Amino acid sequence: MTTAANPSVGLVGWRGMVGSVLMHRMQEENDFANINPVFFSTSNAGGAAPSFADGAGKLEDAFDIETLAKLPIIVTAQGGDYTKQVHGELRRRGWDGLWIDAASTLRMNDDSIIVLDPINRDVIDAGLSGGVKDFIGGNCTVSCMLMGLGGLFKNNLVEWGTSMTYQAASGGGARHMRELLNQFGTLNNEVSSELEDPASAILEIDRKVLATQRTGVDATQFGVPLAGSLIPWIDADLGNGQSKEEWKAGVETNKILGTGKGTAGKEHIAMDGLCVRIGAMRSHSQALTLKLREDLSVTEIENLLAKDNEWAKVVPNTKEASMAELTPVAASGTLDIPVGRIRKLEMGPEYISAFTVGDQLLWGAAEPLRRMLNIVTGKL
Ligand SMILES: NC(=O)C1=CN([C@@H]2O[C@H](COP(=O)(O)OP(=O)(O)OC[C@H]3O[C@@H](n4cnc5c(N)ncnc54)[C@H](OP(=O)(O)O)[C@@H]3O)[C@@H](O)[C@H]2O)C=CC1
Ligand SMILES: N[C@@H](CC(=O)OP(=O)(O)O)C(=O)O
Repeated sequence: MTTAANPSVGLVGWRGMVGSVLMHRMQEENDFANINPVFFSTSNAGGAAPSFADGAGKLEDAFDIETLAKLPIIVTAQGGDYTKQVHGELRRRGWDGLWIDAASTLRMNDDSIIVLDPINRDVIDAGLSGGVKDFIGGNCTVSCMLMGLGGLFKNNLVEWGTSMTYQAASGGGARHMRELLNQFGTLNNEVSSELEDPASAILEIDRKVLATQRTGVDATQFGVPLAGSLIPWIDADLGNGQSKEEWKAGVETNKILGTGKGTAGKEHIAMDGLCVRIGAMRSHSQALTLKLREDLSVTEIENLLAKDNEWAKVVPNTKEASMAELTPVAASGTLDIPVGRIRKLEMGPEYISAFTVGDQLLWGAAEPLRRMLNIVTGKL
């Protein structure tokens, strides 16, 4: 299904962190040539539209249901509270436009599709033909994992998997990234004179750093210090020992793949693990253990991963390549999803390890939305 040429598209949340990455990518790919953008604001209705959008009018009020309802497509990265407040009201009033959203609010609804088209274009196309109207970006960790390991998941080769994550500060939002950097700065200031003196005692430096972490750093956003530490819990406590972020790994992976439907080759894939926040800036990493359905050689696995999509980049399982290419510093700001550390585990020939990294603001948030818009406008 494609819409009329140059449809009007409402853009909400365009100046936030995810929205800014989306706008940047849309400019890079000349996507504005295919749409008539209408910019909305929750805080500055009547203000000027962004300067990169030539000819766009004033900012519209993002809570004005009448104005929103005139649009055939709305793309939002404004957040879950906004979605809760506006989406239901629009639908209640009979709006049947396409809603493309970064927030998790609608993801697991029966009548929504989680979009990650290099992995589930078939599901998206079937949804569009079948009248689905809500297309939601997936959880960043899940999307990045599937982009790296699509060659195994799409070929029904994974029986179960467990992922141990190393998630960046950006997953919490812009203020969390600032807080992390301020914490690093506070710790450094505390011991800067000792660091300048090569003869100073490292255990004394360590003692001062620890004392500052325990009492002297601002941890308003994260709740506890992250710099020089980690936080082994992300998102809500579901009350059964599992965090909501961990729950998403299982339910979203299966929803994206369309597995668990009881048809041959579409069996449910058990995915579970622990999600951990670390002091990286904007790329999420994860270490996976996968039980495959077949005893494939490492070369066969690497070939499947490399040819699945143009962004999965297989990194040879060597120390040099892993250190240079398989890190948040290497992946951030790029669409590449490096995937490496692939080897057979002691547990048996079907058990493998893998490690993958992805920019959680690109494939983890903005890029699937941008591409969904292009699918709808017929560009993709
Ligand atoms: N952060 C992440 O990793 C991910 C986030 N998401 C989803 O995207 C949503 C938005 O996240 P994120 O982009 O981090 O949120 P932000 O807080 O960066 O932006 C959200 C909105 O806050 C308003 N805002 C207020 N002050 C500022 C400011 N100084 N600079 C920019 N915007 C400001 C803007 O709305 P207005 O212009 O109307 O004032 C903006 O659209 C999340 O709630 C989540 O649902 C999804 C995947 C990953
Ligand atoms: N929960 C993710 C970020 C995020 O926004 O996830 P979701 O889109 O599933 O709410 C993180 O903290 O790293």
